[in-house]
Amino acid sequence: MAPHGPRAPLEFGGPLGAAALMLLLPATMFYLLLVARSGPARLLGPPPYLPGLQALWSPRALLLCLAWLGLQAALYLLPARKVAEGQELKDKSRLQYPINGFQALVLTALLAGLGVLAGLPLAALPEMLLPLAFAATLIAFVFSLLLYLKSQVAPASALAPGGSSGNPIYDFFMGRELNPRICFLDFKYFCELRPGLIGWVLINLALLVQEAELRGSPSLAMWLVNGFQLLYVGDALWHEEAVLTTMDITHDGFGFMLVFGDLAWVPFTYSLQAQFLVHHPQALGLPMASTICLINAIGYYIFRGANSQKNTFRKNPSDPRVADLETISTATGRQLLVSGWWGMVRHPNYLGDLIMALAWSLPCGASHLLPYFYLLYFTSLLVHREAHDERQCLQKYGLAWHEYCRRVPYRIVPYIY
Ligand SMILES: NC(=O)C1=CN([C@@H]2O[C@H](COP(=O)(O)OP(=O)(O)OC[C@H]3O[C@@H](n4cnc5c(N)ncnc54)[C@H](OP(=O)(O)O)[C@@H]3O)[C@@H](O)[C@H]2O)C=CC1
Ligand SMILES: CC(C)CCC[C@@H](C)[C@H]1CC=C2C3=C(CC[C@@]21C)[C@@]1(C)CC[C@H](O)C[C@@H]1CC3
Repeated sequence: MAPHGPRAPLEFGGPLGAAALMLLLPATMFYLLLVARSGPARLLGPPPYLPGLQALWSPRALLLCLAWLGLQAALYLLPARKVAEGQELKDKSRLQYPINGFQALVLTALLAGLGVLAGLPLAALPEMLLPLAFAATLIAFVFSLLLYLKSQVAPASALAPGGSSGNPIYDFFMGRELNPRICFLDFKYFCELRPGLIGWVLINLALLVQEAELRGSPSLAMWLVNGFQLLYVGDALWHEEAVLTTMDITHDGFGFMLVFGDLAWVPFTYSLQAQFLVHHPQALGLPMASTICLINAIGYYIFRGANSQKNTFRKNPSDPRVADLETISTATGRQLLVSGWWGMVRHPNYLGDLIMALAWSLPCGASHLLPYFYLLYFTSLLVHREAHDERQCLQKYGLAWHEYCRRVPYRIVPYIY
């Protein structure tokens, strides 16, 4: 995630930082998987044990991961209700993307349902999380290497601004090519929304079924975590087109960071709360559950309201839903919203997302820090993302961005940050 320009400073401390993160990110994921099922479930402390290769490597897990990717790719290639155009590229062309992510979610749910009816042991999936995560990590390394090799023959106009430093380790990590694809299959767009996000809800569901088998029925806490996260994933796929304007798609290369993030980090660490609940049951009363639902609803209301307001405005500023909002003109011809959600803080969508992250952890109680890992990680991700976006917007909009910052002084949390 680096700003434009040939002399853009390297992110994450350059090649050394990138190399360290390539080890640290998978290590953190395995650590969390081990700790979630251990008795003390301590977020900070030594891992309960170090798994040997036989606990990590399983050809069956590798086959399952490849079959999952194949299934999601097949669903991606099915006829779509709409084909959307991406942002204009350097060579003035626009790529086409199928809008059928929600359809893929529904079809996957139907297939999973049929599988369970036919005797597929869904509750056995959580017992395979470690080898599955290992297989997903291997796939991420190999896939990133293939993407790196492919980028060597890509034209300069197809490269991302931040991933062509010339240092192979850094470029492998950040990704050189902006939109690597084979025909209609756009790898970055596909990976960002399908296998990881849908895999996350499938793992959650498997953990719910496992809990039901262990204790007779799923706990209220497990229902809440599953429901909230399904809503989040369903929302992302329903509003799939909006992802085409995110900086990951329009600006960042597709390298190890995003490949690993999409294929391994999201399904195996975002499901941490459900993993924790299977091994650390929590009693949750109705008043507390209702309060948590309210917090999630507030978070979702802000998140969806802010994202939809900006997307509607960017598509058509004269749309009656946004036409009355106050704006600032910029030298690029684009305008910035300074009222409505975007007049409250400069990243209201992040605020809503963080409130939801809190609601996903609260059902796990206050006895452990582990289920709050997502909230901590996500806060640092969004603070980093926000700073990155500010730099880009300052470059894009110059004085108008200064004016926006003067009018809307807080970044994410009103009166605090
Ligand atoms: N769960 C997860 O792991 C993650 C979730 N997310 C979520 O994904 C969503 C998308 O996030 P992200 O892509 O980071 O960023 P945003 O959707 O916030 O997009 C930022 C862009 O919005 C435009 N913009 C900024 N201010 C204004 C304004 N006042 N008026 C109009 N346009 C404005 C600018 O682009 P321009 O002017 O060029 O249109 C800016 O570059 C968020 O809801 C975020 O919370 C993101 C990352 C990870
Ligand atoms: C491995 C690293 C620590 C960081 C990896 C980051 C990725 C996991 C995230 C980068 C941007 C993302 C977005 C989403 C999921 C997480 C990643 C891939 C969404 C699809 C989540 C749902 C939202 O509605 C849209 C998000 C867009 C960005």
